[in-house]
Amino acid sequence: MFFFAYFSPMFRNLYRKSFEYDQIIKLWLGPKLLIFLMDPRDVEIILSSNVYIDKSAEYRFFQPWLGNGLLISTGPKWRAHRKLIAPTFHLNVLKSFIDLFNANSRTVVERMRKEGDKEFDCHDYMSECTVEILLETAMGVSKSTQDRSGYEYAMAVMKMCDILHLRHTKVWLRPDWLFNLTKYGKDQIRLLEIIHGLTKKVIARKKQEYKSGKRNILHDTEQSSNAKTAKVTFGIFSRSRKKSVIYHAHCFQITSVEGLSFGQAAGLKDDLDVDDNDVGEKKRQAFLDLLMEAGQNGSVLTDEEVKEQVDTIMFEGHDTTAAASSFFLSVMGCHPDIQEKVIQELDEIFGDSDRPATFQDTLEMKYLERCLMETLRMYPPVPVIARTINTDLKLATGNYTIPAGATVIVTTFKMHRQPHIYPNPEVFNPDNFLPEKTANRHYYAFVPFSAGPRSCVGRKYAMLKLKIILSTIMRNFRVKSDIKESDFRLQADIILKRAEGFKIRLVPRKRAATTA
Ligand code: HEM
Repeated sequence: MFFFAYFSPMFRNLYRKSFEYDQIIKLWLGPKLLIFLMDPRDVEIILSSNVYIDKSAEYRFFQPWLGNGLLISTGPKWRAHRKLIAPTFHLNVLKSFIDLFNANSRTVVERMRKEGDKEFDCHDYMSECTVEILLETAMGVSKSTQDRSGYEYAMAVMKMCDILHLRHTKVWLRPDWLFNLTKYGKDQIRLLEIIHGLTKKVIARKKQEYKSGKRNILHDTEQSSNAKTAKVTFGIFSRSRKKSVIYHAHCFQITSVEGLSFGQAAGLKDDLDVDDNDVGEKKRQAFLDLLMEAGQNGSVLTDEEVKEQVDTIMFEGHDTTAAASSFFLSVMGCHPDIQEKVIQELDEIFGDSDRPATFQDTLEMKYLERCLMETLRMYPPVPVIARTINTDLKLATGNYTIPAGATVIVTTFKMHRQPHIYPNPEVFNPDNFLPEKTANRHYYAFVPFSAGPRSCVGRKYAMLKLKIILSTIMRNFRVKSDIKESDFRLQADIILKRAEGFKIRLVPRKRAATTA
């Protein structure tokens, strides 16, 4: 995930050069062998594996911040914690968050309305909004007890990412003893105080609630009936296993199910894809509630482990989504014709009503979803994924074996822009995600959330939340951009961003905010 940073100064050259190759790049950095993969058949081998799950050494810079949380841990600890945490992001749990997604989306609409017709950076708004949503949903901290610490937290995270980026790019900042002596080392201590300050506060409050006997029970509202409707309407999976023209033996043709892909290529399944009804009443707890229970008397999780997981979810859950939503808005501003289609679809769903979005509505936002997937294709918030290989790895695309000890980098950004996979890859085209297009593509040709056993645990949460935030914004504003998409300056450090900031302007479509 953090490898782009490595190459930042030489990134442009390397990226340009990489188009001379469309499968594998091998690079020696001193004694270190790096292998870049960009063919879906090879990517499948690594991402679908239960063996090659170890993160690369560079993730260690995150340890003071995220400890040994889900993103970094490995082996039995990772397996046990993943099994514990994944059910807290299943669809039935997420559906109970819809009211909170709506309420926070309306809040951000009203905040952004104050910008008038000025150009501004929407990322700050998206960042604060996603932190507040995480606090209210996964962490179960009610709005009434929140202060501006969400904003402070988001800003501290941004600065921490800058420091980590520097540690990846400046060799002399890599050894801890030297780093600790620098200004950046001191800044890191201060920033971690803010970041951990928030997570400690959240945990302490939850513990207090637990002591006083308060438990959060998640309620199904419209959801169970909608789940049934969704099954009737969209229950048309065709699992005919035909050979694909391009990817022989590796690709099965599958009719994609619009509205239910949750950012995943059609046909890919992981531990989040249980049937809605598989998640029984007992397991239906939000993330921190479940952790609290598991942490009782340190039986399943120690206090330190609870803190590591809270820090991990707070980071992974906010910066990625803030980047995705900011790219989406930026791109809408650059393509008025596409934006009009999104607006038309929303008008068809909501008419003149200011009512909040329901789960069923999100399933009907098919064109918006295609635009979101296309945004994640062209601007994957996590542009690369890195693994350390502990046993030799035989690739699918040729007679190559990667030796144990090498670092393998899945170059999601590059793979998503391969012309033989996506014709005209530099052009934003939501039709790339029409069912007939996805049906003929290799599953692993679209992996913004990674895939397989270590795929993003928040994938469905992210897609549902993004659809509600973005549809609420587009129901209230038209987005304009004074900068052309081809002039976006991409900065690929920890999370992919626009170096110049996510500059947009908003033109109100309605005067007042939507009502609850
Ligand atoms: C658009 C939004 C998001 C994108 C693009 C994204 C992408 C990713 C990717 C690519 C990975 C694999 C990283 C790697 O192997 O290095 C990952 C892992 C992870 N993500 Fe996300 N993510 C998003 C949102 C979220 C949200 C909302 C949450 C939680 C609320 C979350 C929690 C996690 C966690 C805990 C992991 C580690 C999983 C494991 O190793 O078992 N992510 N994400």
